[in-house]
Amino acid sequence: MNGTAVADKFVMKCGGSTLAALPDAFFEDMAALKRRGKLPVIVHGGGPAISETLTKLGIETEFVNGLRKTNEAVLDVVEMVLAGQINKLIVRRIGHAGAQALGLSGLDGNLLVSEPVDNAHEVGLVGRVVEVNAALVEGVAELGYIPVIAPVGIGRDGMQRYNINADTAAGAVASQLGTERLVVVTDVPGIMKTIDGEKKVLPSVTVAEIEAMIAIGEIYGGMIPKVRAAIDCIQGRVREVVIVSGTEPRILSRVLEGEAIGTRIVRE
Ligand SMILES: Nc1ncnc2c1ncn2[C@@H]1O[C@H](COP(=O)(O)OP(=O)(O)O)[C@@H](O)[C@H]1O
Ligand SMILES: CC(=O)N[C@@H](CCC(=O)OP(=O)(O)O)C(=O)O
Repeated sequence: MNGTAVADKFVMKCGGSTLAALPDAFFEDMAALKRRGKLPVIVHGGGPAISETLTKLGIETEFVNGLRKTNEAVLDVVEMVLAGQINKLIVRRIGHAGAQALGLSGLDGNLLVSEPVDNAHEVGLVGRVVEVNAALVEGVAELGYIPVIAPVGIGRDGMQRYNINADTAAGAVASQLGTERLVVVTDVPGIMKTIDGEKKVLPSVTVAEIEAMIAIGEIYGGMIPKVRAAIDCIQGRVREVVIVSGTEPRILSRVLEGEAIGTRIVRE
């Protein structure tokens, strides 16, 4: 046990798009934050690694609006890659940076209780989170460990697994823990929009602007579950969702210090 007092928590979603590019300094910044009493609860993705392994195994993969079509064979790979390979890599990288982490998947301790998404007829065994075992996350945090969560959900029957998009899972964890902030770390510096022929990062966006950008295809693919999760979260206790690039120096500290970086999605 590390004996750390309960820290000021925030949820951080770390996308598979950026994991390999994250420098040691990113995790050192995280460890420094934790020493200063700010504790990240991490939910991670790993979409590209899942796709790579599926391809190696000759299993076809397809996305519908940013969600992977999932059957039991795909779930075996999702669980192996997310809860095994990626989760443990993040735990090691945090340990190497001088903090301690504890890896969990959504199945462990009924952490992410899930139900099929509304369009399950299109995407198969993809879930939405209906309950988060917040007490388990709090307990891990109280012991002084950074919780690192792989987004595999468990049905109410305690048996059926669901593939949960990592942005959706992070939004649910932030909402149900009641954290003020969700930081989404990805491979782009924020939500981009073409203005006068030039691609620019939007410093902030409203729900109405997001809907308009989706409608005209300016927000597409993997950005869709991010903004949808953000919209869901800010209806509740989460005050803001910030989308940032993981390769910016000291990005987590800068976001927590309130620097205007990336894109903020806030209540209107
Ligand atoms: N308006 C937009 N601004 C920035 N990126 C966008 C936008 N619309 C779609 N994207 C895409 O979303 C991607 C990030 O989502 P994704 O690849 O799923 O990342 P992650 O693994 O971090 O969740 C970007 O690399 C970009 O291709
Ligand atoms: C349902 C669904 O699409 N699940 C995702 C889970 C991983 C994920 O979301 O990873 P990123 O954050 O890197 O995109 C998948 O199978 O790829």
